[in-house]
Amino acid sequence: MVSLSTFEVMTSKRKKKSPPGPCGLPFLGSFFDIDLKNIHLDFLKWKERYGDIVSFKMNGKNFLVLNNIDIIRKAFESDEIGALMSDRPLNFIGENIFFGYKDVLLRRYDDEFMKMKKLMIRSMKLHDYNSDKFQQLMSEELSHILSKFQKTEGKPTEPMDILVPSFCNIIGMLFTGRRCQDEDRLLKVLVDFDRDGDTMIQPQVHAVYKLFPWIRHSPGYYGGLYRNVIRGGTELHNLVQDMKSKYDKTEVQNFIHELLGEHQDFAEDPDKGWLTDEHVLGMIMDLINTSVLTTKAVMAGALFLLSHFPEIQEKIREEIINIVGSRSPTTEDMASMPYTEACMMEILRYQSHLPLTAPHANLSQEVELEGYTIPKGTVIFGNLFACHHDETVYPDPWEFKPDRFLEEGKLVGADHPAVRNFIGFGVGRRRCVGQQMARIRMFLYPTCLLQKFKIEVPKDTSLPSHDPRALLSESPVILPPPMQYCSVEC
Ligand code: HEM
Repeated sequence: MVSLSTFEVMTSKRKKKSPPGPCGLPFLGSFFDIDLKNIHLDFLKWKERYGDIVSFKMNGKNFLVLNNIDIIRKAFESDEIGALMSDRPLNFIGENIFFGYKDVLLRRYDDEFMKMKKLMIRSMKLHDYNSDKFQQLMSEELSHILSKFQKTEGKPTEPMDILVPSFCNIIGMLFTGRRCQDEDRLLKVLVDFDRDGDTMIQPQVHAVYKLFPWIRHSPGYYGGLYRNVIRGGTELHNLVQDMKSKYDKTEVQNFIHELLGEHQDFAEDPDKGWLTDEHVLGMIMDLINTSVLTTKAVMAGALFLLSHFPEIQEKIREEIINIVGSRSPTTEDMASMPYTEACMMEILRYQSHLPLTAPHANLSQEVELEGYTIPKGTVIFGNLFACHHDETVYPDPWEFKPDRFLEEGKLVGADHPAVRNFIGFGVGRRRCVGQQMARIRMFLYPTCLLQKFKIEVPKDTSLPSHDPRALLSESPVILPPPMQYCSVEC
């Protein structure tokens, strides 16, 4: 019996096969082979060498990179293993900023995560993008930024200085149902929280907090950044407390109200409800960083590409003139403007602003995938950058061609390979909750700007290459180099 079971253990161990990948050094693994800022470029090289599924070790941890859309779907979406591969690795921010993972983005895949994500999606729907109220708020905000662009009088300006506060204002509108004025305290809190949160999640910064958690109490840079984020969290907490004191359950008008409704159950009977103040705050902080960081990257990328391709800019403008005329563009115009929509899809594909999914993990058990054994606790990335530049799906993948999303002048359907293989918002249980909001912003901001202005680079400036492999990474997002543009009135 003993020898039989020993044999079984030995053969079962022998059967375990790891995906190919670089060997690296003992313990440190591939630490010196990876540029944390441009990790997606190293992963792209490894895809060429090792194939669609690559494993490596770093600092004693196992990592897995999935470079193929079908494998990503199997890993994150399938009934068999999707749930097991949808945890998040333990991290400093979830632990120390989000009160022990009381948020959606960073929490592992468990019952509480599912309740939070469902509630987050339901509460965001309340902010109906086609409603008169949203259209009104949005049109006020867009006229406000247009007047700011007008004031630049075609002189070189950094457009993100105007656009980022505007993106923060939109997320503020979701939270509170009102639009902030420039001098509003809440707008400053949102802008600061976004800036500091973005810095803290950069892999090279986060790695320092993870390795030396005590550094958050130090007087230097890392301590200062941590204190700023905590201060922002306190301001947001005060906002929620203020809204709580005025909360009336017969008048639920925004995201925070909807969360407070669920929260009241908890306040009345902690055995019945589950949503604490910390969950409310965790979800708010989640949405600030996820929404502004991504929109910033997409809009910076869009302006950069549009100034590289003035002829594409002109075709979008023609479509605006034909469909919208001189009134303001609205979300209802999206369906009638296939060329503009194709450009936005191609911008998302070509630049792949989020080159990798947020890190997944299989915290509870080892998993079999494509004949390989993935050890428990592996950190897993879906390589969106590689999938979106797979030449078998997207011919000439390193060329910017909006026409690949068009057929006979119409936007291709959901079953067309170009759309089916686009996974910029992730797949499965950790899929993005903000896709609709992102698509609306990506339509309204460029159309409003291009209706009034030509976006040009200043005469003495040469445009750096738009090849996404050459762009600077402000990891986790890819950004073009900071640029000034001239908004010349048409
Ligand atoms: C073009 C803009 C955007 C892109 C490309 C994008 C993409 C993504 C991706 C790739 C993920 C990770 C999927 C994974 O880990 O498997 C994600 C997650 C998430 N996104 Fe977005 N996103 C965008 C805009 C937004 C906006 C506007 C919001 C909020 C209003 C948002 C909220 C979230 C949240 C909360 C998660 C975490 C979901 C989870 O962990 O279950 N995103 N997004």
